[in-house]
Amino acid sequence: MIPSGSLLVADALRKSFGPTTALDGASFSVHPGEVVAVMGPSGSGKSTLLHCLAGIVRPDSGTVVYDGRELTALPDAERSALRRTDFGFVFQFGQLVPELSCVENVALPLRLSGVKRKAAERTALDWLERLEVEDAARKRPGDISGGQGQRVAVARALAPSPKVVFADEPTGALDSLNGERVMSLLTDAARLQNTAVVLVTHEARVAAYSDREIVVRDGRSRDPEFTV
Ligand SMILES: Nc1ncnc2c1ncn2[C@@H]1O[C@H](COP(=O)(O)OP(=O)(O)OP(=O)(O)O)[C@@H](O)[C@H]1O
Repeated sequence: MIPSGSLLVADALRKSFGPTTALDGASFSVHPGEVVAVMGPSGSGKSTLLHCLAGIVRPDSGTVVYDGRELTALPDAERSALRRTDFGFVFQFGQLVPELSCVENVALPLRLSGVKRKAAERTALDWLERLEVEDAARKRPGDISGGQGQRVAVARALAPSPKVVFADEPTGALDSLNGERVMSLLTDAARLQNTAVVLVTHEARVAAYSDREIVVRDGRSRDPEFTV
C-alpha cells in the first residue's frame, strides 16, 4: 500500500535506454519537510530515479504521484510549469549562469515567476545571508570558490520556497569540510520551510544528513514505507 501523507510517491518504475535497463521496479516516497537520501553504487539508477521523480524523464511504466496528481500522465507543458513553481534543483557543479552576479542568479527563478526585480533581489540577498555567502552577492560565479558556488546554488533552489528540492550529488565536487557545511545549511533551511529534499549521493557521510535512506541496486529500490 502506498504510504499515507506522502508528497511525492513513485511505484514500480521501469525505464530503459536502448538495451540498458536503468530502472527495473523502483519505489520511493517522501513526506513534506522530509530529507530522503537515495543511495547505491555507480550506475545503479539513482539519477534516473531522480529524473523520473522530477518529471524530467518519463518512465516506461510505473507511476509518479505528486501532491495527488499523476506526473506521468500530465502533458509536457504542465509538467514544466510544475517544475518551475514547486521544484528546486541543486546539481553537482552549481550550474549558475556565468554572466550574472550571484544575487542575480538567486533572483532569477523569482523573476521568472513574475516577482519584480527589487523584491526578487531583496529575497535573494536574504537567502545568500542565510547560506552565509552574502560576500559573493555582487561577484560572478567564476570569481568565487566551489564551496561558495554550491551555497549560492542552494540559495537559488530554496529562494522560491519550493515544495521539493532535488539534489544530485550536491557535494560531489567539494572537499569534506565544505561538503558538510553545504549539507547542514541545505537540510536546516529545507526543514525550516517544510521543503522535502530528494538527495542522491553515494557517500554515507552525506546521507547522514537525511531522515531516511533508500538504496537502489541494479535499478531496483524498495521503500520500506510501502506496506503489502
Ligand atoms: N540518457 C541515457 N542514455 C543511455 N543510458 C543511460 C542514460 N541515462 C542513464 N543511462 C544508463 O542507465 C544506468 C543507470 O544510470 P544512472 O545515471 O541513473 O545511475 P547512477 O546510480 O546515478 O550512477 P552514478 O552514481 O554513476 O551517477 C547506467 O547504466 C547508465 O549508463
